[in-house]
Amino acid sequence: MNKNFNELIEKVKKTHTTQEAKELLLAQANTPKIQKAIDFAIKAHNGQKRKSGEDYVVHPLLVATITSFFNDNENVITAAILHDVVEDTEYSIEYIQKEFQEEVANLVEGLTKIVSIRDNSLVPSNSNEKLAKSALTFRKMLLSSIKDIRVLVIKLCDRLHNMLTLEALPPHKQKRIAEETLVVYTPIAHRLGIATLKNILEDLAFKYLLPEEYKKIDEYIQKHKNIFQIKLNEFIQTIETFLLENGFKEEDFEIKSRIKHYYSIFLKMQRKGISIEEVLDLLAVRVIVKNPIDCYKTLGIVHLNFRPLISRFKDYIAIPKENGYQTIHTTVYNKNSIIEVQIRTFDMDKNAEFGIAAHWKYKLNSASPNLKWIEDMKFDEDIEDFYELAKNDLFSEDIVVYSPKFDTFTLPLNATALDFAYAVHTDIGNRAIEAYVNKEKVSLLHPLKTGDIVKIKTGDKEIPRCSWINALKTSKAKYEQKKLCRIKEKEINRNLAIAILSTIFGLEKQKIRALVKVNNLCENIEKIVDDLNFLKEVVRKIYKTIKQKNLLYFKNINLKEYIFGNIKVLSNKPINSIRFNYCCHPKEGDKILGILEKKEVEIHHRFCNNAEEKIKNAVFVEWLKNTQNRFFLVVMLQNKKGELAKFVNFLTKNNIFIHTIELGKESNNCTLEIEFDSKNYNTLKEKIAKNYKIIEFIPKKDAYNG
Ligand SMILES: Nc1nc2c(ncn2[C@@H]2O[C@H](COP(=O)(O)OP(=O)(O)O)[C@@H](OP(=O)(O)OP(=O)(O)O)[C@H]2O)c(=O)[nH]1
Repeated sequence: MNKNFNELIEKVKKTHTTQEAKELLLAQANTPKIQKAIDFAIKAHNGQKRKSGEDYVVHPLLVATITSFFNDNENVITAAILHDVVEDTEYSIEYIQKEFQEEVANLVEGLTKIVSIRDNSLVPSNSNEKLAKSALTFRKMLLSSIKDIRVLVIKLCDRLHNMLTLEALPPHKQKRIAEETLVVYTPIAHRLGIATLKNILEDLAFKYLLPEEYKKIDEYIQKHKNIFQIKLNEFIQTIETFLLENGFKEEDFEIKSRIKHYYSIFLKMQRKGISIEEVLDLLAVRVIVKNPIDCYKTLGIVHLNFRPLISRFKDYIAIPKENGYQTIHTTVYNKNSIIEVQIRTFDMDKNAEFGIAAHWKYKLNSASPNLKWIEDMKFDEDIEDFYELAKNDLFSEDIVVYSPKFDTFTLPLNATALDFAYAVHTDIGNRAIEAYVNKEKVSLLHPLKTGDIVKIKTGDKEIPRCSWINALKTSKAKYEQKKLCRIKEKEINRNLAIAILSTIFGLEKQKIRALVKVNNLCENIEKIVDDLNFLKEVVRKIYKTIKQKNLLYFKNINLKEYIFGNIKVLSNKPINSIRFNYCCHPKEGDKILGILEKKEVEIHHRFCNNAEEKIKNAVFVEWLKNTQNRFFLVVMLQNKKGELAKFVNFLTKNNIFIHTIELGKESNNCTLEIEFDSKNYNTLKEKIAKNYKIIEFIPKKDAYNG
């Protein structure tokens, strides 16, 4: 059995046949149940091939091999072997349950893709089906992991093997999978504390997404590798001497070294706008000792002998990270170099590398990952909102703040005081009226930073703060505020609907309400504020009633549409201009309302308090839809002279505005990835399909989420 992760991955990379994969897995884990699962998987996937041409079953067997490194439970390994069976073969989950029992079946079920989205109330009708399916599958996997977190570990190993074999896919797919890996899977690995998986996944994804940047870092590291190793070795020896001179015995400690992994180097350069030479923790040594007291003793020895950069000191032993990571970080000068020193115990070291998996493997005496983030996710959101919120929650870097009683709260970077209030309790968030940071009164939208002590004052009522939702950072705060705002929005929209009708007919609100009731429109009258056609229909119905009942004498109601810039107004009164009211800063796309003043319409944010006072003169307004949409197209062109020019000519003739164009090569043909703006998706797709082979054609916002 292989105990070194990198060595195991090297073997996985070299394994291509079913027989080799079977042998590698059995060398890692071998029980009758595992043997039975291997034979069954080989039979079930018989005849199926991967894009690389290998037998399909090689993939699940290698996923199981990687999984076995993190969890030696035979049911977990069995589930990894069978993780694609239900999705890709004729065998059902009931069959798996019968043959391999419930625990395995539950794990496999959590890992099985959703193939149909029919009848799913969480999917908006205008959703892109591919995106919705992938988001639903992701949501299902997270839900299963609340019951059994091992689902996520198998999924990460599955993703790792896919990333290791990404070479076989066309470039646009490589990019999409690599981006998804960075956006959702490496953050999950980080939350589970499994740095080994996180780092390898990040570097693989980085290589496919930004090959140029990857190459530059790789060239720099390769060029300096020897000199770095010499510096690290010298430094290790000096520390070793100091430790031995200060009462440590050889068996009391171990010193390792590392060069920072590439994606992390890249992020640091980007975040700080610095060159690779300026990354201070490019080189680090890890001093591993027996117990926490020895960590602090080691720190003392290091600081007494090397000048530390005080601003770079961090004590994650006293305050562990949410993922359970515990280590003291300090950065010191050694001769002409700057080196980071990470000090931790042997248990903390296992925890740092394998996170939650270390707690399965060994009885550890160190912090374990906090898994509250999964439970805090709002699974009843509609699926697009859920995916956005989940990505946001998973991806964020963390800050640590305190309540006045010094309870610690980990929040995403740039979280606001109101996010903190929601982290304490939903009720505190809903009723928050004032915030104090380090005893100073601040706005509830004040961005917090690590170390802040935050106090929230609450009032009696729940307060919807609808225009703040985008400024909040945690999904919990956004979700709870959206809930309050949905109620408030409905109320505002109903009021506005009555006011718009009242302006059109010149009748008091009371009378309009009665007319709405007579026409059985009470239930969804608020919809007219966002639906021009429905408004016109309602006006026709009410007008008819008025005429029929002869309540009043009415001339025709001549509704006219006016366009001013990107705003459309509907009114039966003359209008000369519009004016944006800057009390509430409505931005394009925000919900808005119009107030008619003389012949001018004032545009406000729908939730603006000032507008509420003037609402009796409301008129219907809406943003003109931007009909240009951005698309992502991949087509296959024949590899012959003039073909590219012909295609570009074809696009120009169809009034397409090209943003980016990239060439890839696949066997004898050439693939072309293009990003462009166009007004009409359907006719364009038909036209292209007539002449060219379309590999992918999707709206840009979905391009990397499928
Ligand atoms: N296992 C683990 N290690 C952590 C964690 N947070 C920080 N570290 C270790 O500390 C290094 C520096 O962390 P940073 O977040 O970049 O910076 P910091 O020192 O300012 O906190 C990381 O380097 P790196 O470049 O991110 O990773 P690596 O290349 O050293 O593995 C990693 O070695 C964590 O949650 N888990």
